Amino acid sequence: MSSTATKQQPSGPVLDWAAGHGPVTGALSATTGAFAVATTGAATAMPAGWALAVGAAGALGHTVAGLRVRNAGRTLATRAASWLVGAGWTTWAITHGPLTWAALGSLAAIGVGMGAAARSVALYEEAREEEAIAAEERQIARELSAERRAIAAEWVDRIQRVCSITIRVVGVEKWETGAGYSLDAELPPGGATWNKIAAESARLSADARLPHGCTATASPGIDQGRVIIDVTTANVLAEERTYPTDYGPLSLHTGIPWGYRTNAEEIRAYLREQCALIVGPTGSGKTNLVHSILAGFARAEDMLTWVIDLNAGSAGLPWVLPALNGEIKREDGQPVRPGIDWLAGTFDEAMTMLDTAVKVAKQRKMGYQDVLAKANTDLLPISAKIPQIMLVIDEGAEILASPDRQVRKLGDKILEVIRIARAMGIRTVLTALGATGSVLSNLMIRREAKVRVALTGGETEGMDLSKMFPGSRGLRVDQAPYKGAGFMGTPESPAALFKAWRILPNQIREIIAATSDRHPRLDDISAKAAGPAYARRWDADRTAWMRDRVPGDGTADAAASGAGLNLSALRGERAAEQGSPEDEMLRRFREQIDAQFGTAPEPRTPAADAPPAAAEGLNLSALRGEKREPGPAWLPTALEAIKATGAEGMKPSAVADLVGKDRKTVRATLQAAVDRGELVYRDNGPHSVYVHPDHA
Ligand SMILES: Nc1ncnc2c1ncn2[C@@H]1O[C@H](COP(=O)(O)OP(=O)(O)OP(=O)(O)O)[C@@H](O)[C@H]1O
Repeated sequence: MSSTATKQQPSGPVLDWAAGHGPVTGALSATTGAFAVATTGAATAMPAGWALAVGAAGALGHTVAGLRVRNAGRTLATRAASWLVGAGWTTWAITHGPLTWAALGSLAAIGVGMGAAARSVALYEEAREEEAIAAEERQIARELSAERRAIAAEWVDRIQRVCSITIRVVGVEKWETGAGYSLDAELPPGGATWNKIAAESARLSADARLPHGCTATASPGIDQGRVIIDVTTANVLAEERTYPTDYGPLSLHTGIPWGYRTNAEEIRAYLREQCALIVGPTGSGKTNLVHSILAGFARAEDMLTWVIDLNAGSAGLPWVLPALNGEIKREDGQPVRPGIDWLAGTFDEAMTMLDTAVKVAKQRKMGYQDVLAKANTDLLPISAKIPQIMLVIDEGAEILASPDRQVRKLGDKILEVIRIARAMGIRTVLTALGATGSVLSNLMIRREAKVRVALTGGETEGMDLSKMFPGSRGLRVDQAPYKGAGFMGTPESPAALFKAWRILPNQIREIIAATSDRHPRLDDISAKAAGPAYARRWDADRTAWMRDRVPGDGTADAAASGAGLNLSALRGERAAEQGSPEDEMLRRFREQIDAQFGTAPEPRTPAADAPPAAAEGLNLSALRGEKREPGPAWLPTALEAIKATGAEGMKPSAVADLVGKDRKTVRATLQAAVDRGELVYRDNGPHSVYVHPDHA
């Protein structure tokens, strides 16, 4: 009955025999085990020598196992002793009877003793393990600091040998990128300066037998008596690194990364007040760098990029065409905005853009007086609400240095923007094939454009680094014989080796898509000053020069023919031609841009009040759902401009200059507007002008 009860109601502690033993359970297990063996042995008259033999075997087995796991001698001895003492007691108890007070008492004492010994052994093992880890760490640290000490000693000798200066190295930091290390050193008393070491960069690099492309460059330390020497030991410039795929938001104020240094760290350009100058001969990777720069500008939330590229717009087209062709769509199927805000590929468009920039700068100066006063600054606070305009002018230096009178006009405008617009948030990035001598002789460029890049790409001819980076010595063209590599210097970061990331067309498309919702909108004050010239920058006739570039698109073809639209004819231009798919695409593009993003207020349509002239058919405004309006697409721009001049009016030649058309066409169109009552012609011989009826 009792056995049944025991089975049904198990009691007492549940022991997990699979678990390892601690000091208490180990001792308990050993003593209860010994007691069980002794009582059973005594009852069955087991020969006492067996217990001793088992104990000896246990002691030996544990010692061997302990040696395998490298237990301390003390641990091995304690465990072996426990087995032998247990076995000795069992042998004695089998002979003399385990159920005596003497046997039970001594067993209890042995149990407590074993527990205490095991506890102390466990603690000892733990401490031993910790000590071993600490010793290993100390060893690593010793080796590291030995390496650092060796580096320090080596450079103290080298600088003594090459520069005759005895420095004291106070710290050596190995770079996480693994590409080199930096030394922080104290200059000796007696007035030695860091420049003296900086000037010997090339000799120091040679003395240190650094691989090609690696340098030892000195820069100022924490005070004027200290110097930092950066030593590159691996040549990251030789590798091709693609533009980082994190297209996250950037800001003008946090700087825009343009590439990376020899220590593999990125270098940023801070362009709130600075303009930039990039020099690179053909094939040096200049176009690629411009794309990397445009990528950074596109990612910024407070920048609008206007690009001038008279070389068929090749620098800007990859940032416009994928959006223009509808190759990229947002996730919700909506069209995307181009990666740049304006692209000028012709002389006229470039002139319009520069005129607009000047107007914006002047208007901002007047319109934001209160903002400046409130912020107690003369620098317009740039933000997503009032964005900075970055004018990127490919081969701009060649424009400045051009002997052609017309082109010089553009150059003068560029200089005007640089001169007047710093405080008002318009800065330029000029590139140059090599005409640096004439460009850098211009004091204003020297003063305003201190963010500078010289791409060498292995080209040694015509590279005058001392002109680009005055005061920086020891820079040699042959240090960067790779495409996309060269030197970059900014007011924050002295001129040193640098390389641009490689950026491929698919990345440009990805960035256009990723940043489409991020681009700011031109602030109202600026947009008002910019007027129709800006608002209509994507108009078909303004972007016509891109047409040849637009590849045939089946959908557009179908759409155009299906809708039967003939925009050119409807605008009164090329009346005999059939509407081309490109026209249709451009129209849709313009519509989408306007409808989706409203980058600028729509210029008021002067003809809006006039009765719809149904006979003339459609034009762009009509296609945007507004009232029909006769005349070519540039007419509203002209009407707006004429109205803006008030009673003074505008000469036909001025209108022709504004809209980029020949005078004959302009006269005919304006006369038609007069006939419709939209304008008044004030005949005054050579001073004849067109006036808006409101001011006539
Ligand atoms: N950062 C870079 N990393 C690796 N390779 C590059 C890099 N930049 C340019 N290249 C290589 O150099 C070639 C020329 O580059 P890119 O077209 O940008 O030069 P460029 O100076 O603008 O020449 P061009 O004036 O003839 O167009 C590229 O096709 C590419 O193979």
